[in-house]
Amino acid sequence: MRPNLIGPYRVLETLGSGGIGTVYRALDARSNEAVALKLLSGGPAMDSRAAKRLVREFETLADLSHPNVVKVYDTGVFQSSPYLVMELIEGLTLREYLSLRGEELLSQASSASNSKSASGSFLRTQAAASASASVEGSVSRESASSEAGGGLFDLSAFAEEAPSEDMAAMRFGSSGSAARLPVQMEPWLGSDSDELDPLDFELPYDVAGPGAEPVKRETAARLEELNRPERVGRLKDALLQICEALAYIHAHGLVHRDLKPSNIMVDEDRQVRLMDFGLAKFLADDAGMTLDGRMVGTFRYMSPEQILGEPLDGRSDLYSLGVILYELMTGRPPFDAKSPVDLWHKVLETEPPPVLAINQNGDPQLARVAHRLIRKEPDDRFQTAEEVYEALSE
Ligand SMILES: Nc1ncnc2c1ncn2[C@@H]1O[C@H](COP(=O)(O)OP(=O)(O)OP(=O)(O)O)[C@@H](O)[C@H]1O
Repeated sequence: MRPNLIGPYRVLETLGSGGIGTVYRALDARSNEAVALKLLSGGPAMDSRAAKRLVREFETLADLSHPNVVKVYDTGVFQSSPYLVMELIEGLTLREYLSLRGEELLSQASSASNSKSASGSFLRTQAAASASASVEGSVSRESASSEAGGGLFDLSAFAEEAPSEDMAAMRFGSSGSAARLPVQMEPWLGSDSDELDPLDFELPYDVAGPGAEPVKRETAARLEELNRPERVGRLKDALLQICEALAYIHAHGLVHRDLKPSNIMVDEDRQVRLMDFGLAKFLADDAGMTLDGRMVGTFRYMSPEQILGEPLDGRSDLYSLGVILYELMTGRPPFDAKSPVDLWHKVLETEPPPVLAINQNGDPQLARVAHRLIRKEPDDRFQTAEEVYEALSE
């Protein structure tokens, strides 16, 4: 049940739940400021000493300040569960943001203009559901699970691009993926709520070469959508901002450890915010490698060294960034697997199909960056987020 009051914060609504807790929209009763409050839960009951220790560790996050890193304002303990109070981001996850297109925004704007709320904004949940369902080919769990009447988010802020001419041809029809139900997450996959729908990929396999993963064919319409210049432009811009955020947290001795599309939000000013950095380490240190029986972090984006439980540095986050980029360029993860063991084997032993073998017209520069990021040996990757930034700016 949703609590009404957590410390001095009045809980207004649930923004969503992830692997390690629930995020609420809340109001700071002292300042009347809206905040996002993440209450950790789902793990083994924590004694209050352990919760307080965790909260002290979280406090170090409050010292960080960067335009691309979500600001942590406060920490506390509620009924033996630690919580974090953060800047409330009125925005979309990276995947939702890339899915938006000018035409959709304009139609949203006209259909919503009559039913606009008093504040003149559209519901974020509407935007998220529309974006996820109509373009990226899956209904994300977070948009599906968001409560109706969720946060306010002004879509018109993204509506500056001209609509694409041949929208009708590129839309997925009722037999397409938009009509499909969301895929239930397997617990071992972690908690990324931007899970792709494997049913999207139906055509036969090709084999790229010995030892390589088979290449599945994509529909022309889907590839065209992934390569839409406006989308690729947004992707590059967002990647540059993510690099800035990573350079900052790495310079502060932190490793994100759970970088994934749902931990990257984009606000109305197209400003990217990285969330949940460092939490995985604090949880791993305090609760062992598991919380609620799961490994902390999302398997799909984990670097080989993270899977092996080796010491990590910023290059592990760069690997995760590479997986994200690969997915956003091809519409699928580099390694398809049916079990954690299968996934780990593939991450450690096999090479993913080349991005350009799946998406022939993909941006070659981005494809090069993706492949260098997902090299198995950290020494073979870009060594710093700054290097990635430079490669993207060439
Ligand atoms: N600071 C914030 N402002 C606005 N929305 C937020 C904020 N932090 C999280 N959210 C939203 O709350 C939801 C749940 O977030 P949460 O971080 O718990 O889930 P997750 O990222 O899917 O999983 P995990 O806990 O494994 O990181 C997501 O939809 C996210 O977009």
